[in-house]
Amino acid sequence: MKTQPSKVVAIVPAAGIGSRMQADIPKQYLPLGEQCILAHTLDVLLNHDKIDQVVVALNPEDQTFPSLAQATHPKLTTVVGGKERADSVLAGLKIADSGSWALVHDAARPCLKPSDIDKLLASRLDNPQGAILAMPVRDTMKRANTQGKIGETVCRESLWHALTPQLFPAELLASYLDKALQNGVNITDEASAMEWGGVQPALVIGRADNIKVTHPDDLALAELFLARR
Ligand SMILES: Nc1ccn([C@@H]2O[C@H](COP(=O)(O)OP(=O)(O)OP(=O)(O)O)[C@@H](O)[C@H]2O)c(=O)n1
Ligand SMILES: C[C@](O)(CO)[C@H](O)COP(=O)(O)O
Repeated sequence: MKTQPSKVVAIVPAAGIGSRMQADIPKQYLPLGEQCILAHTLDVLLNHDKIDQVVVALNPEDQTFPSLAQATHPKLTTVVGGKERADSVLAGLKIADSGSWALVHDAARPCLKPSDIDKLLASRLDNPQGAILAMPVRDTMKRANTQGKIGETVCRESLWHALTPQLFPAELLASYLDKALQNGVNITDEASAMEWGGVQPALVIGRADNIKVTHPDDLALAELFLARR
């Protein structure tokens, strides 16, 4: 009987360039109140008592990270990220103890609340193969046609927005992620690699304010949500 992973290692993909943000610096270093987006994200993870280690995947060109106060935190390690988000996550997984849980969280989601981390970690008991924070879709969903008009209305009955953190046994996730990437599978979140491996991760309802800062107008929203800590 395989023993359950014990340690929790947070893996933070932070090697992106934030092209959709149209800023002159990578979006994870854009200011949000008193500190940058990445600093806020790291604070939530580093200060959580059930997270044993934080591994940050950085862009090889990144010369900003060492200036962050969080850079010297004893729980924190860095790795060099990869071409895509999934490659960066895999780089982080490679240094995580195989007997640990990998809690993968986007650097670009600074509004994560500790209570959502608690909820996700609590799901381990009933879901030994992992779970993700997610939010049921609230709006009517449309699929556009090639003319940019409404092609069809998509049934929203069981549609969810996948959020992060996403929590999986590190060894299993590393194995499926590595194989999926080698097979050219389009992996945009950790759950899609696990699903490719035949796993059906659980869905844990997460907060709507756990937004991913992607476009310029997300910044004001993130500031508002951070102020509501
Ligand atoms: N090669 C990459 C690409 C993305 N990320 C990280 O994955 C997270 C989610 O990705 P996204 O929001 O798409 O960030 P970017 O790729 O930077 O944005 P864009 O797609 O607009 O360039 C971000 O924290 C980003 O830094 C990463 O670690 N390595
Ligand atoms: C992982 C994720 O945040 C789940 O919604 C999302 O897939 C990241 O997508 P991105 O295009 O890499 O930002």
